[in-house]
Amino acid sequence: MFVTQPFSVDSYLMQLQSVIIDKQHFLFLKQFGLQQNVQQDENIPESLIIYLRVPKLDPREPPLVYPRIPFVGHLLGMIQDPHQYFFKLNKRTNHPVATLPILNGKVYVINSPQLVQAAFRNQSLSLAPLVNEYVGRMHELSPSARRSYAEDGMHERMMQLFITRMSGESLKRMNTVAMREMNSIFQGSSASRGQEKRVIETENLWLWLRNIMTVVTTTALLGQKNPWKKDPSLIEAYWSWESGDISRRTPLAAIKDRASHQGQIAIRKALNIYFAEEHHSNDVSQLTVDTVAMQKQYSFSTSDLAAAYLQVIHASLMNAVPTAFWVMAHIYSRQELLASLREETFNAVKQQSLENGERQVSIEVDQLDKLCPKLMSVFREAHRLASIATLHRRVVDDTFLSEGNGPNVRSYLLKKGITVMIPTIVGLREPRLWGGVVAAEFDPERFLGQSKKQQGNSSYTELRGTESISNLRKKAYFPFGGGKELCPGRNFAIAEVMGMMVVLLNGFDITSADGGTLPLPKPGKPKLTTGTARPDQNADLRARIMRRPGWENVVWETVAGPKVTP
Ligand code: HEM
Repeated sequence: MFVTQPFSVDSYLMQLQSVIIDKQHFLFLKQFGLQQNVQQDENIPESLIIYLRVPKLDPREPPLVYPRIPFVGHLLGMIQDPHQYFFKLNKRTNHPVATLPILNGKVYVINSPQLVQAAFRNQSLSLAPLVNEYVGRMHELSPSARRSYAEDGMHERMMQLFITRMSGESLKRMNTVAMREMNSIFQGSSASRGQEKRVIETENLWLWLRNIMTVVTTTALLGQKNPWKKDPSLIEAYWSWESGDISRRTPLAAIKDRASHQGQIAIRKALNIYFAEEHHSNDVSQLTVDTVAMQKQYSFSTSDLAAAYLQVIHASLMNAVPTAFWVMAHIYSRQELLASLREETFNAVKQQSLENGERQVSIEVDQLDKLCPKLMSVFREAHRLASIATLHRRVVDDTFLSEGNGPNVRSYLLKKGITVMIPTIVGLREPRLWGGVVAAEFDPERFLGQSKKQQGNSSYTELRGTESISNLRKKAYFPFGGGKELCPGRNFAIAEVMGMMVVLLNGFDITSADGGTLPLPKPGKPKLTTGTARPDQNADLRARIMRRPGWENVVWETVAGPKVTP
């Protein structure tokens, strides 16, 4: 599972910064599909070949958008501010889809919501070739395991497994395990309950949440014996690894990005030990059990299982944790919103006194979207503002995309072999779609359909044909991707974040370090491969987390599905 960014665009861009195009770089371009038609001639410096080529364009292809600085302008733009670059480019050109020349090659960037949805439906646009190329560079996998992706369609099989195992009863079991783990962290052990320190002072609220969610999520996937529970140093190991350029697999990258490399080694070692043992407890997710069984059929060794599973861990944490952070931060930084959500979520839980004097509070986690519509709207709005994913597909056969039907609707030819980029930010922040200047602002009621601030702009609807603004919004809202690559973990992530928020809102106050309203941090500068914004690490992230009076002796119980014993 190689969520969203299957190849090393970052390292590719980094290399360009030096403007020295060496052999290694030539290979990067090759991976990116940017140097087709270039014959590698040993006698001519590759840099020359690349600079002198301009992409050929069929008139039916999307319009060419030249960068302001020839050849490298688009790349430099992406290096400086990768996500804003697509946003600004769309604002400048208004093309539904554009061809961006980069050195001697090109990529397509899709901007219009209708074309994005057409791209999701189009069978000639696929993520699989990019995944297979990425796996080809995963030297930690044995050659036969790598071949199973390239030759036996392992990516498609894995996606199928995810879709079935992260829905229905197996999803309910995962939700139960996740919430039980979360509850035990928040409520403390029965022996210590009520006597626990009421105030947690943290230097960094992001790290506090990140650490809790890493343990909760890995436990939902791997059960109580999960390595992250046994050895909390693996939490830092994972986040160090993911903060590096994770798709670089060269010895040089290992030296340059030592912490990231060491993190990856530590996790693979721990997962190796985990997979070497047989785990029969029923709190291991069906997803994990079936993934391992399938990969063993393809003769994956324990070390292959560990290397491949790290990608599953990555998929489950990289977006869910920052999304949860923004939901929490938006709520606790607004007193009025906090009060109204407390009321909504209080009405969504059931309470019962226990014989020992404690109070049991139960949450029906898979009903929360219906029981707490305002919290759900906040989740979607926080997600709208935090999502900065750029989705990728490869054109596997020449194909046409069009914004709709009818004689005046233009179709665009997409040529085989070219990489397609679909930035979520363009549709999610489009001012003409989400209410002008308020498009960039947080509106907790935006997805309740009652917000007065949401005037669409008719110039935008005209630009996009005859579709209504509300239809266009639906098409532009795809923070979980779409088509056959639509995130299969989305329902788990939503239940996890919503369940956690119900516990926090009822049971805890979160304030600034001096007890005032929590400040909302600004997002930090993301890497090109980041799918969900993180808070700026220079922001003041200190916070106090306190049990609310009257909620000290609460036992949280989650009703999510069948009972799951560890
Ligand atoms: C708020 C949380 C999450 C967000 C925003 C998110 C977002 C995404 C996006 C944008 C994609 C790419 C879709 C596309 O290319 O069309 C994706 C794929 C995927 N996601 Fe999620 N995701 C989240 C949580 C999760 C969780 C919790 C899991 C697993 C437990 C998960 C597993 C996956 C997998 C397996 C893929 C497919 C990767 C591949 O095709 O190689 N995601 N997700």
